[in-house]
Amino acid sequence: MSNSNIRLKVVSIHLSGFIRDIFVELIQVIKNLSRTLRLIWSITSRLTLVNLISSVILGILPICSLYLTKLIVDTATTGILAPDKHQVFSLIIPLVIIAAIIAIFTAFFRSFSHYISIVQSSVLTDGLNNIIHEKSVHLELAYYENKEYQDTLHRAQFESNFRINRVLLSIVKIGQSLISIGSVLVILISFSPIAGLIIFSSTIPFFVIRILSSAKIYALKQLQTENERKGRYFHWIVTSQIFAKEIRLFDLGSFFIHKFNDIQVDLRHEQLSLHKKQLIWESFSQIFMTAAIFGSFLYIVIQTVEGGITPGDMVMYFMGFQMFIGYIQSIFGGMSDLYQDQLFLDNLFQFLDHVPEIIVPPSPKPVPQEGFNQIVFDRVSFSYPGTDENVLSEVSFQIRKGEIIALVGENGAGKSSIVKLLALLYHPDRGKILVDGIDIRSFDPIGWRKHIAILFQDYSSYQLTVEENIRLGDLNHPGRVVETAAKKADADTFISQLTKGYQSVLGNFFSGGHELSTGQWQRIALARTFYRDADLVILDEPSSSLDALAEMKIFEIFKELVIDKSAIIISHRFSTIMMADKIYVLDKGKIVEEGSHRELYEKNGKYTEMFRAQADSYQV
Ligand SMILES: Nc1ncnc2c1ncn2[C@@H]1O[C@H](COP(=O)(O)OP(=O)(O)OP(=O)(O)O)[C@@H](O)[C@H]1O
Repeated sequence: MSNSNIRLKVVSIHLSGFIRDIFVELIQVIKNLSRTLRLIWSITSRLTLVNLISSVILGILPICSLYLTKLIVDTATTGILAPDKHQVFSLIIPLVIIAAIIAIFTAFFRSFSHYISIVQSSVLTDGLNNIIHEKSVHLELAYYENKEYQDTLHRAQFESNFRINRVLLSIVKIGQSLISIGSVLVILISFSPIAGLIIFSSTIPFFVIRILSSAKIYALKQLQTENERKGRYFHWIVTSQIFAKEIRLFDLGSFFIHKFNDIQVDLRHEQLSLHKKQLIWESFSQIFMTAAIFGSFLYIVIQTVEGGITPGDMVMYFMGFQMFIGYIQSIFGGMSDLYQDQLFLDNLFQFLDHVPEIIVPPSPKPVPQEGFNQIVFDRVSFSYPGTDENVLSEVSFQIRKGEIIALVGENGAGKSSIVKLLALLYHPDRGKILVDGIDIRSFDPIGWRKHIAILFQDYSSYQLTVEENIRLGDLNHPGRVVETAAKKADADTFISQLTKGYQSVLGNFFSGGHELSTGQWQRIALARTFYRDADLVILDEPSSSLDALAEMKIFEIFKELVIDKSAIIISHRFSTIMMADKIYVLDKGKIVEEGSHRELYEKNGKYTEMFRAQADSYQV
């Protein structure tokens, strides 16, 4: 094969690859757009219909105006030489009145269409937020703890509303322009098909530049997602109450403001340099369009002077050419916006299509309704998704009905990870968790979680009323008495001292709210846990903010409370740990000791070491 043949073949392979890529891209664009349209239709079908009808009307009206202008100009120019001016006016005046009516109609429909778009946007935003919220609450915990997922979530949350509304606007804009352009095209082709073709071709560079810029903007945004999240994070640090104390104490304000500014400057710089390039190229593309318009204008004027067309035709064609370019620009601009938006909406679809790992099994087994007799951890090993460090290795232990067990160990030993596995927030990598011999993986996660109540170490504090804060523990049983749960958590006394008692709003986010102390918030969270009345109660660091008296009181009640249940307590306070029936000592993800307080103390091992360290610090 000759060199030139080989070169030709290479070029044709590249070309076919390029065409295939474009084809694949086009199919993806069509898929995303049709999915977006279905989404829009499912949320706002009636408004979409109204919007479409008003777009059709708005698309036709300008052409009527154009034709009327031609009739008025022609009548006026023939009227210049006409002897009977009255007859000319009697023809022109109705035409002007009709043109005015059309102008009023156009203005009215434009406002109406604008209003419908605003209504549709807000309905669409609410509908989309509902979909995102629904999906968010059903995602597994791992989703929130993984960087890539965080990026997808961020893009879905912050881009989708704007993008989906713009898709709608673009489609309306394109639809309107297509209708108008159809009529203008008939007028222009009747004048000169070649001129029409030249004008059409002059808009192609503009379209290509827009499409290329859209792809670049999308690529840049993808790259910038993590930095955008960082920027928001620093903004949150500077503006939220959570960090307010430390920011002041350590005088961290300017440190974080600088960090925020540095990121924003980088982001802005990258974006502006892209927009600058786009603007320069777009200005060049305008040269083609202007040359095409004025070239055709010259041709129209020559035709008029030579008597080929009337002055009315001249005005109509010239305006028609300008309108044509305007509509083509609007269609191409709309199409490139659509292209860009569907790229971004791809993030939304990725987010919506994410299949959680923790799902309801095909035929879930029923959770024992009358409570269970024992839970067994059978050689459970676990590492967090995306990491290869075993945070739990071959962990085995049991909890029987009526038993309180305690998990102790240094920070990072793996105690809270055990709780997350028990709550079916993650699955073990190896080993099993058995409830009366049934693997908890075979339960419906929501069904299983109904049987457990957990006070997390980083419990949530809701800026709602006291009653709501406690009732959130079990929304399926609104009949339960909130006060009973509050008493068990030793929270009833301070609640009754609040101005509106159980109806007092907590926190200081909203007007009339009462801010509580950390220990009081913890007691509210404890009350919420007790309100659930579950078969397995897990308290992760329940006494970290409790005073000694409250701790003693609560745990006396707690022992009675869990007499026919099972309980796990995780704590660094030995006063809390000692009341457990059995204690498991964890060290670097392994159970290294187990037994009662006395048995463990006598072993003189890790437990004794930790116990002594704490006891010594209490020596006077
Ligand atoms: N979401 C996560 N992703 C990756 N690693 C994690 C995650 N959460 C915890 N870890 C790691 O797992 C290990 C065990 O953490 P875990 O929270 O279970 O410890 P712990 O015994 O409860 O500690 P503490 O007493 O401080 O509460 C730690 O090394 C921690 O860094």
